[in-house]
Amino acid sequence: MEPRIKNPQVTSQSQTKVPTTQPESSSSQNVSAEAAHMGEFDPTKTLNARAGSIIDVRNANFFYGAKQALYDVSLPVRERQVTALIGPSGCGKSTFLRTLNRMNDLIPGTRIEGEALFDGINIYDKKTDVVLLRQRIGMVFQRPNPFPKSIFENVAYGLKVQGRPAKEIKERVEYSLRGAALWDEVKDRLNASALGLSGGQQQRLCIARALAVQPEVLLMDEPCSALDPIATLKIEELITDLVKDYTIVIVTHNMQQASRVSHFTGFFLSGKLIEVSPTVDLFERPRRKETEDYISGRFG
Ligand SMILES: Nc1ncnc2c1ncn2[C@@H]1O[C@H](COP(=O)(O)OP(=O)(O)OP(=O)(O)O)[C@@H](O)[C@H]1O
Repeated sequence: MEPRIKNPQVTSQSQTKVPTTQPESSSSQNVSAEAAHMGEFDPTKTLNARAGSIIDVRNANFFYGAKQALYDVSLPVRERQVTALIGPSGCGKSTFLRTLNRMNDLIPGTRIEGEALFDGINIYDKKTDVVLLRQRIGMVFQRPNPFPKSIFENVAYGLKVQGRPAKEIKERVEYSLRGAALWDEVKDRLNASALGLSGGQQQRLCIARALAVQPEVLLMDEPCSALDPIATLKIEELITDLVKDYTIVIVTHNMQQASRVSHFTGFFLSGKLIEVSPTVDLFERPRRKETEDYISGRFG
């Protein structure tokens, strides 16, 4: 599948009720004001409550050594929808996200039980090819982490590792940079160092790098937490555009962000998935008291 090559579109004003009782940081207030000004994406318009699951996690338990961090988590990741993971610090959001492409394998002494089905394979199975898995399920981290190389080389990196021909690499670098809404800003300086880009541009470069190897799923671990409000808005717009072609799972501390960009939201507490629902339902009609307490700012 080719990454989309147009610029991100924004649609009409959101009707999603954004939680207001949780104290907002001034930066997220700025984002809301900016988003309202630009015409906010409305995930309720593209919610597909019947979308099939591209990944189906069943009864996952995860351990750091003797410490259990996830308890019996079952969660479907719906295809071409944005699933947000929210919850207080330390509740296991990032741990869960990293189980989806086995990034936790890189941490010594970790162990996982249960199953996560992805295209007929169990992600957790020891025999699963993790290199291939991570190509198909790409990841973007909290802090932009470009390589100390040129903009072009950053995006081309995975393709070179795959031994793709030079012509294909050149084309795919452009597609990926367009897909990440960065092309127009960098097309005249592809050989300049990626480290010279702004934080927001670096994060979009990291998204382009992930897109270059044609993943089906993108995992984003608080991708805006190091960015200013305007750069955050650009990433949010980008997410709403990318989801037309990719499945996205995003960890966020920011409930307003979950409301703005996601179709489904999972609420974690103390390593347990308390509730997963269409985002609008989770915020307006939470099924569990713990969820209601959290979204109304009673804890966390
Ligand atoms: N490398 C690690 N080794 C041991 N314990 C860890 C490690 N990483 C996370 N944990 C523990 O696992 C639990 C879940 O952490 P995790 O980072 O997944 O939570 P989180 O919800 O993403 O938190 P935050 O919102 O603060 O990023 C916490 O108790 C944390 O201390």
